[in-house]
Formats: sequence, structure tokens, C-alpha cells
Amino acid sequence: MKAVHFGAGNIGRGFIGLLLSQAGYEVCFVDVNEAVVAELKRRGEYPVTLASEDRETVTVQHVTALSSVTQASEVAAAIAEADIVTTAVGVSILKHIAGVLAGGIRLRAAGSAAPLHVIACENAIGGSAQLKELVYAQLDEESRSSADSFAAFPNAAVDRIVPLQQHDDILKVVVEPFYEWVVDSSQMIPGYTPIPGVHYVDHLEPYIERKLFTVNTGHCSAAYLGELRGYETIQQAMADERLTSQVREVLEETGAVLIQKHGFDEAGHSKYIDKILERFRNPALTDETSRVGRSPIRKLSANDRLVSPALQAYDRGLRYAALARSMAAALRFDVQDDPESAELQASIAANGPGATVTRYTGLAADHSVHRSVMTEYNELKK
Ligand SMILES: NC(=O)c1ccc[n+]([C@@H]2O[C@H](COP(=O)([O-])OP(=O)(O)OC[C@H]3O[C@@H](n4cnc5c(N)ncnc54)[C@H](O)[C@@H]3O)[C@@H](O)[C@H]2O)c1
Ligand SMILES: O=P(O)(O)OC[C@@H](O)[C@@H](O)[C@H](O)[C@H](O)CO
Repeated sequence: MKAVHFGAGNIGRGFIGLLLSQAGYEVCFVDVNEAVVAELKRRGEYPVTLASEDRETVTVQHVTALSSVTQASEVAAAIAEADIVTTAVGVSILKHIAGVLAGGIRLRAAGSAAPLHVIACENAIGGSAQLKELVYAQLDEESRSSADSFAAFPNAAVDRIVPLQQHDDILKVVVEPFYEWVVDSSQMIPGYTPIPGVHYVDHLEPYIERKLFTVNTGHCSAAYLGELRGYETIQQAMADERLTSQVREVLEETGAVLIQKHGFDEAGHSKYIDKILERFRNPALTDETSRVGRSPIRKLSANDRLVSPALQAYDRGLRYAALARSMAAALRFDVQDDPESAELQASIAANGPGATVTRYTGLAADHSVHRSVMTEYNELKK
């Protein structure tokens, strides 16, 4: 079995590549990082260490790599022969891989036209659907209808905390022991071979919303509030009791939405929150607030981890003040080397915070959630 995986970064090597390899796939990573591509190709394996007490290390084998910059035709050929294509490049990068993926699909249509699953493992609602739209935009009518007959793009939710890596070995990844990969089985081609370790569900929305609006909402809240208090890592931030209780407040707000909307058991969801806060604190990890808060414009967008649950809470007459505080803290996220942070700060300087909130969240100035964000923003500035 063959897999092509776009993005040999932290989650690509530390989770998706690992699981696919353990399931018996030969994994071909595709990346723009030439050093990582060369090393994967040369060694054909890499180590993954679990951030737990005994720090178990597994060697991921049967891997290779191609450059998405210089080897587009080889990548297309690999896609034409693969059983599965996965991505973990970042949702805003999907547009850059759509062309080569479309090339691979065209080649496959002219050849085996065997069933192909394409799964975007990004932190986004409907990531694979977004990728499909980008790929289909590059295909003509005939190729699209051919692709319809053999390719499926099931949406997915992926969960495993993998911080930035700093080791002498550029391939080594340290990951938390916990993982969850949930795939929408209703979008799979009938007769598919399940991947061990993947949880297939016929209705993904409760799973992706629970993950994004708990793990990621809590995570970015800790990052934004933590940055404001001068903490450099999530672990430092989570040692601050006041901050932790603010993060918990946020998760109680999103939890109320999730419980009401999806019928999650209240006690069970409360345990889920406890477990996530414990994962954030994992002393065996060093996870920088700058990584977790990265791309604040994406995180403030209407369909993402802050605005979406706040709007759903508003629609249901539930509380969203703590979510508004996290959004206000996101507006203050001013870190070097993050182009979205720079754009946000430039917009605040040029247009003011109110217009900036409207521009990036889509919330009109007279919307209650917008007003609440502004109140919290002014409060945080004091
Ligand atoms: N790290 C985590 O804890 C985690 C957990 C769950 C989901 N995710 C999601 O996984 C995705 C990747 O996150 P990450 O933390 O692994 O980031 P990362 O930066 O470590 O990895 C992204 C990789 O994509 C590569 N890339 C960039 N442009 C590319 C292109 N055009 N073609 C091929 N490769 C390209 C980069 O070189 C990099 O190796 C994001 O959507 C993130 O939200 C991350
Ligand atoms: O990857 P992002 O930028 O969407 O979010 C940053 C972190 O919250 C995220 O990477 C988590 O570590 C991950 O989603 C845990 O499953």
C-alpha cells in the first residue's frame, strides 16, 4: 500500500506518517524543505519519541520523500499510484498543493483510475472539502467527472500536540502520547480498508467541533493570554492559576454550546476538558506560545475556533464573554516572524481595533459579540 503525504513537518512526521507506516503503507512525504526531503530520502526512516516518563522511541520505516518545488512530475506520478493522499501543511497552504494534486488525479484518470482517498489533516472545519474545491478548480469538466468516479475527499479531525522541534537530528520528532484521528466514513469509497488507529464516524461535525472548540480554543486562549503576561511557553502559562481558570472559563462556554448542540454528556465533557488542560501542562513538552498562537488572522476568522463558538453561543443565548476576552487577547498578539501578527498589528495601527475586528472576523460593529470583544480589548489595555 502506498501513501503520499504532503507536509513532512511536525504533525506529518510525528503523527500521520507514523500511523500510516505502522499500518503497512510505504509513505512518500512531499515537502518544500529540501533538507528534510533529502534526509528522508537518504535514510528511509526517522525516529519519533513519546513525551512521557519513559520517553519510548519508535523508528518510522519505509519512508521516502519528494520535493514539491523541483519534482512536481514525480509527485504527480506518485499520486497516480497511491492508495491514499494525506496533507498536514496548514490550511492556508492547501492552495499551493492543489495544482500538483490535480496533475496526479489527471494522470490517474488516464491510467488505473483506482479508488483514491484524499484526506486533509489540518485544523479546520471541512479541510478536505476545501482541498477538493481547490483541486477541482484546476481540472476541466471531463477530468472532474472522471475524478468523481474514483476520488473521495473525506473530512477529518486530527489531534496530537506536536511542538516545534529543536534536535541535532532534523528528522526527529517528540510528540505527546495522546492521539486522535477521526475520519468521516460517510465520505469514504465503499469497501475501503480501514487504517488501524483511525476512528471512522458517519457524522464528523460533533467530533471536529469538539476538538477545534476545546483543544484549539483552549490552546490559543492560553497562548494569547500567556503572551500578554510574558510567558514564552504554554507550560509556563498553564502554571499560572488565574490564567488556567480563564482558559477553563472559555472551555465552559464552548462546552455549553457543544453539549446543547451535539448532546454530549455533561460529566463526560467536563472530563474531556480536564484531560485537555492536563495535556497542555505536559511537563515533558515545551510548546511555545508563539507556535500555538501562530496565524492569528486564521484563528480569528469566522469559521474557526474563537468566532464560530462565540456566534453559536450568542445564537443560543449562552455566554461568550470569556471567548471575547480570548479574541481581544488575539488582537494583542504581537510576535516577530508571524506575518499574520504583523498584518493584524498594522491594521490596528491604521484603522483602529474596531474596524480590524470587523475586517477579520466578519462581525459588524453593532453586533453584541463585536461589542463584547471591544469591551475586553479596552479592559486588557488597562
Ligand atoms: N503540530 C500540532 O500539534 C498539530 C496538531 C494537529 C493538527 N495540526 C495541523 O497540521 C498542519 C501542519 O501543522 P504542523 O504543526 O505540522 O506545521 P509544520 O510547519 O511543522 O509542518 C508543515 C509542513 O508543510 C511544509 N510545506 C509548506 N508548504 C508546502 C508545500 N507547498 N508543499 C509541501 N509541503 C509544504 C512545511 O515545509 C512543513 O514541513 C496544520 O494545519 C496544523 O494546524 C498540527
Ligand atoms: O496548528 P494551529 O495553528 O491551528 O493551532 C496550534 C495548536 O493549537 C495546534 O497545533 C495543536 O497543538 C493541535 O491542534 C493539537 O491537536
